[in-house]
Amino acid sequence: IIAALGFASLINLQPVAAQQAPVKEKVTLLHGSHRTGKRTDAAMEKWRGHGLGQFIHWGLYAIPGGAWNGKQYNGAAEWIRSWNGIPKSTYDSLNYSFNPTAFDAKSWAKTAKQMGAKYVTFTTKHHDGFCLWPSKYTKYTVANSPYKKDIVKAVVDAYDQEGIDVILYFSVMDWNHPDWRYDIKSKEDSIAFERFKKFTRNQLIELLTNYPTVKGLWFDGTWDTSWVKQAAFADELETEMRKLRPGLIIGSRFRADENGKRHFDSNGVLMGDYEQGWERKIPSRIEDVHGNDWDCVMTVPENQWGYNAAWNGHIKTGLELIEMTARCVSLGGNFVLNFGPKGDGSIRQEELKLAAEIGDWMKINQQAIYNCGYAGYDKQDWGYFSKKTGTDKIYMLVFNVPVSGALRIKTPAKTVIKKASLLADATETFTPEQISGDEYFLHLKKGTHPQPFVIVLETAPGQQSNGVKYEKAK
Ligand SMILES: C[C@@H]1O/C(=N\OC(=O)Nc2ccccc2)[C@@H](O)[C@H](O)[C@@H]1O
Repeated sequence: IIAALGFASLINLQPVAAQQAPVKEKVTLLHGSHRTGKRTDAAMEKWRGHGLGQFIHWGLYAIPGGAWNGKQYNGAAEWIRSWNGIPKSTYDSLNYSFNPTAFDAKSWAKTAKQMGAKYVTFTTKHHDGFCLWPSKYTKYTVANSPYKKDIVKAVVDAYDQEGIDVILYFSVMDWNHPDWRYDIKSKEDSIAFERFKKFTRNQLIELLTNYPTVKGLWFDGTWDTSWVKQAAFADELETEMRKLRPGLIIGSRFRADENGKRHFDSNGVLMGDYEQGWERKIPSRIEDVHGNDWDCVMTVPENQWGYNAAWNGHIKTGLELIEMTARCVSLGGNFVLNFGPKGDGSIRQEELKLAAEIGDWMKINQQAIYNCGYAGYDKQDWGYFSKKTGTDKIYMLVFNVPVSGALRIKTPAKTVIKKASLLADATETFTPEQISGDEYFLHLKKGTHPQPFVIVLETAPGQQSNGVKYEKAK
């Protein structure tokens, strides 16, 4: 018996169910997520439908543009203050050289409009602490620069004018503020950081009060221990901001729970309204987004947010960025492309060219992007599916035409394809060839699509496919 028991203990006799990862006991949290599942209010539905956004990183770091005293730095140029290239006091005095004579918020907003961006995320204050609005709570602002004027207001007004929603980027970490701490290790640190917390709250209430039309805040610089320890304070502040601005959209990067968990609380529930972890990376499968809203923020070079005069390495092409947009929308997220204006306020030619290329494609195919999300169709090699929210309209965003010219579709069970036509020209229709119960080929005419294109499927769920037979291409 002992031998048998011994043997038995070697193989896992547990029923399969017990072999799953043990379900973690839910822990009681005061400062974890206060909501499960997606927000369903109108403000969030609108954000969810944007599909394509613009990020703008602009500030004092655009003056050195990644170089100083003839030396080029390879890191992300907005971090130049943190390297030893520029004495910190020299960097901190750059506000006295900030006079962007080519700054024209209206032209920025027009570029965004032409690109097809539905929202912009704009840096009010990056890690260096320089405020692009005349904050009452610090001298380190645009008011104390030769330029003087309120840049945040100019941007908010110009983008509002173009009907593009504005979300304000705000870095909690503030290298300029004397009370900023990376961690709290002493009584003195604690006293200083209490002052810093008040300062941070004051600036955020100031931003939401000065610019009441903004739709959200994109927080950053919240990873250091000092802030991660402020679960209660940050939770209270988030509640206060939401009360001040009902409908305000705040992502998962703002605050940690009382166990220091960020983005997802100790029970694995998303903090905030959408996941902000997709920075310069895109989920590959729907399972990766855990049923949450999310945005992907992306740089044109490998990793440059603020202006860097010398773009090195791979510079993404318009086609790559269009495909990234399609991929994000097909997985229910938004794609937010970064622009880094120069120190004089002008946008570099490479970025203007990309905005135009993306915009040209969006003019023809925007129906497959705006107010679209995950379609629930099996991913195919030729590209991506998206679904118009609240309808049975399916889009096929085709980037990789197979040599066979046959686009495979596997519909969810009991779905019939009533019509298939080119989005750009509805008179170009396709007769699906059924290859099995719920699999079809759409046969393309040879060599007819030099650019990525979209096919619209009118579907009727609830009926078994009627097995439309393939007719020889005309
Ligand atoms: C959008 C970017 O956001 C940042 N940092 O993001 C992160 O720290 N991302 C991050 C960190 C840890 C894990 C995953 C993403 C900033 O430092 C950078 O200058 C830029 O503003």
